[in-house]
Amino acid sequence: MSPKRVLIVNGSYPVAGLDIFKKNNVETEVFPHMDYEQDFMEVLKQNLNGYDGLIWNTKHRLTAEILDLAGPQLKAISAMASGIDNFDLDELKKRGIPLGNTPNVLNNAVADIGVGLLISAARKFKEGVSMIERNEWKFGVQWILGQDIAGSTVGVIGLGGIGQAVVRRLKGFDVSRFLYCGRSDKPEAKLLGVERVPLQELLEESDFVVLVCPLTNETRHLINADTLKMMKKNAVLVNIARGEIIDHVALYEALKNEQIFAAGLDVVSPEPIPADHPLLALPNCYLIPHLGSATIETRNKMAVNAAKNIILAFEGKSMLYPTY
Ligand SMILES: O=C(O)C(=O)CO
Repeated sequence: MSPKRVLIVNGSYPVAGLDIFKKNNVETEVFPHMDYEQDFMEVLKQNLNGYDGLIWNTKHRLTAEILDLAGPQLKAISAMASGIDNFDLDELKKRGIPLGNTPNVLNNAVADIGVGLLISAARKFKEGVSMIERNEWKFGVQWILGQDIAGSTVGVIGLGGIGQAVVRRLKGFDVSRFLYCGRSDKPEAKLLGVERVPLQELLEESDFVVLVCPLTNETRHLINADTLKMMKKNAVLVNIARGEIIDHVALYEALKNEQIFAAGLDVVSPEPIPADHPLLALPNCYLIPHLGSATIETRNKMAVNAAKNIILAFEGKSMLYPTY
């Protein structure tokens, strides 16, 4: 029997993941283009056909068209991410093609970035760095004053694995109250001391609002002009989930008018964000380029688990992390 073949979409893949395929006698091809290139999808569509498995590590949507182009022999797909908002799940279910993802192993790395952004935005790192760069270091007792984490209320929207890891970290910062909202009651909340409240209450009472929920039809633009109005004037908004959860036009207005204190964003819409985007010009918007899971160790683990998802499906078994 000829070996199964897997196309790995988007530029490169950690050796740790490639080794798993090799050990299991699966041939791999790494599609050499990066998904921010203009003609990425066009070229990909011409090179998709004939593979038994796909690692879809790109923000571009995997649609029925892609599945048609890939061909009927396609037996398994894995994301190399926790979020699967870029997949047409209904279409995959209809065709019986299993989709895996790589949750859990990235919880700590993403939560670290969340806490980093929370501190950076609350303590005005961007403004401070820019003052140094402009030779305007003019210390005074009222200069570059931020917000305290100690004694604050932190609201987490989405208390999944990453949300829980954020709370665990912030427990060391003497936060006075943790709130969460989400689709369901989380049994872990009690142990962590996090109270479930409706969204409006969370927004009205939190000094820090951390977005850690998946992007769905319900959460798209969850943070908009109306919900931003519910937030406190001193509130810091952190997004480590998906850019589309925030209406960025409304966020720009809220930050510019100091309706909220600051935002720390690891994710935006679109990605990559154009360098002349108005949000980048705001001193109270601290933005980094989707670095959530970007550590060597975490990416290795994600690559290994995505490879295991595919191999298990080839063996007719349930994936390590099936999404449906
Ligand atoms: O895994 C994901 O979905 C991420 O975006 C990690 O940052």
